[in-house]
Amino acid sequence: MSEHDPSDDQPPQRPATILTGSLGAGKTTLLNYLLTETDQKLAVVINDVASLNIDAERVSVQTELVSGESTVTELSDGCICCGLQGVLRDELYALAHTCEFDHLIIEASGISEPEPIAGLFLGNTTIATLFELTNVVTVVDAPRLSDTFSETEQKPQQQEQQSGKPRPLSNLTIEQIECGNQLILNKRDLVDETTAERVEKLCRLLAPTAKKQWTTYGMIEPATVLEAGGFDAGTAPIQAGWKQALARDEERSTTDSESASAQTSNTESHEHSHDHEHDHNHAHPPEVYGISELSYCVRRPFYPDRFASFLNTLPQTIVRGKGLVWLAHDSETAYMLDVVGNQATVSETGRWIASLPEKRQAQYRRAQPEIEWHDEHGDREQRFALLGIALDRKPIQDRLDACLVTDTEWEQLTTIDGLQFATAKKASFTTQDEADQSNPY
Ligand SMILES: Nc1nc2c(ncn2[C@@H]2O[C@H](COP(=O)(O)OP(=O)(O)OP(=O)(O)O)[C@@H](O)[C@H]2O)c(=O)[nH]1
Repeated sequence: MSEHDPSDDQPPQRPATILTGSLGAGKTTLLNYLLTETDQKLAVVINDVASLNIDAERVSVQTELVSGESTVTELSDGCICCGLQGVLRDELYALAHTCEFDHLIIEASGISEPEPIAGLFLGNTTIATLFELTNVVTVVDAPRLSDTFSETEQKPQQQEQQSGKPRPLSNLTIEQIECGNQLILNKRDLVDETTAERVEKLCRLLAPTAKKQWTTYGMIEPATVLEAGGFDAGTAPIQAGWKQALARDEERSTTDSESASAQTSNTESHEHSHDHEHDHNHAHPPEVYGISELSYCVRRPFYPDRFASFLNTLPQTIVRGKGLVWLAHDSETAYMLDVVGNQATVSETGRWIASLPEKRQAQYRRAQPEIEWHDEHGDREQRFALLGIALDRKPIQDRLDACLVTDTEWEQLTTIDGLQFATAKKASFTTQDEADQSNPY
């Protein structure tokens, strides 16, 4: 490592990779393998939420043994996706200005969310001028991923998350997979052929466009990780399987409405034609792999208790689900549904724009013209996707429809602003203590 003269011009923009994945998936093992195999000089930042950064120590030892060329920085006692973001920013700035290296690798802790870390490198930020984020690499613990889903298939349905309790770790694992443009399916030695196929299927479902590669002890050609691998800030926010499912649904709705001559829409329910039996005769791309999806987009609220019962008896075929939920007892709050296997959480995610004062509504709508607006309900709607392997869509749709408020119940509702629902109790499955008061988009 040679020192950089501070009087030099702006340092060159260097490539950066974020290494993410669940606790114990094999991130440090992979990193050590890269250090031994690559000819490039790496700058490595390792984050451990504990005060003792064991991973950094292991990598430091390896670095000294291998080349003595790379530099390892530890960020301990906090998480770089939240509390230590500022520290990470400072560290990256200092690295860029004082060290010689070819490529930056950030090993996030197993409990970090990758999106906020990736966000540091995007937009018009100083860090974005110093580094180009080329890859978000997610190391997948193959046996554990498979177990997570087979366990959830056998266990009785779990109660939804209670207020104040942390989110299940499996949700984070799934988000890490959804964020990666490259998935390293690790611990191949620990899974048989059938499990390997199952893991591939799950990963295709969660991250359809990500590149996937099997490894044992992270042994992989370094170029696979270090060369520009196609992280695309433009598509990253929509690459998760559930987001693609919703996008496909929107596309189909547009095509339907374009081809169906002057058909008027049913304004209250089923506006987005979730009842797609007519166009489900052909295979959508995910179905080629045995993956099926159900997008549920309806302009009518759920009766909270019935929806809670649905979530407590989720079909075992559902692997993932996410999106916005409208609950009848609360006209102000948009809820986020998050399903991983049979664990479902419903948490407050922000205010419906339609519940804000008119002036603020207008501001939001100007800023986000893509939000579909209903004359009566504004942006309130159900808009979520469920993904699974061999999903039997029709019974699930029917069960979801049965959770919607009936016409009679609908009539009992007072005016939509200040909506009161006579008998529905406050849903017991709201999860976050402090709801984000911003809008949910
Ligand atoms: N059998 C097997 N074990 C592996 C493999 N890759 C890693 N391991 C082991 O899994 C354990 C965890 O590996 P790490 O590299 O520390 O995982 P990590 O993702 O950095 O873990 P955290 O920092 O705790 O999140 C170690 O005991 C590794 O030796 C593999 O492919 N097969």
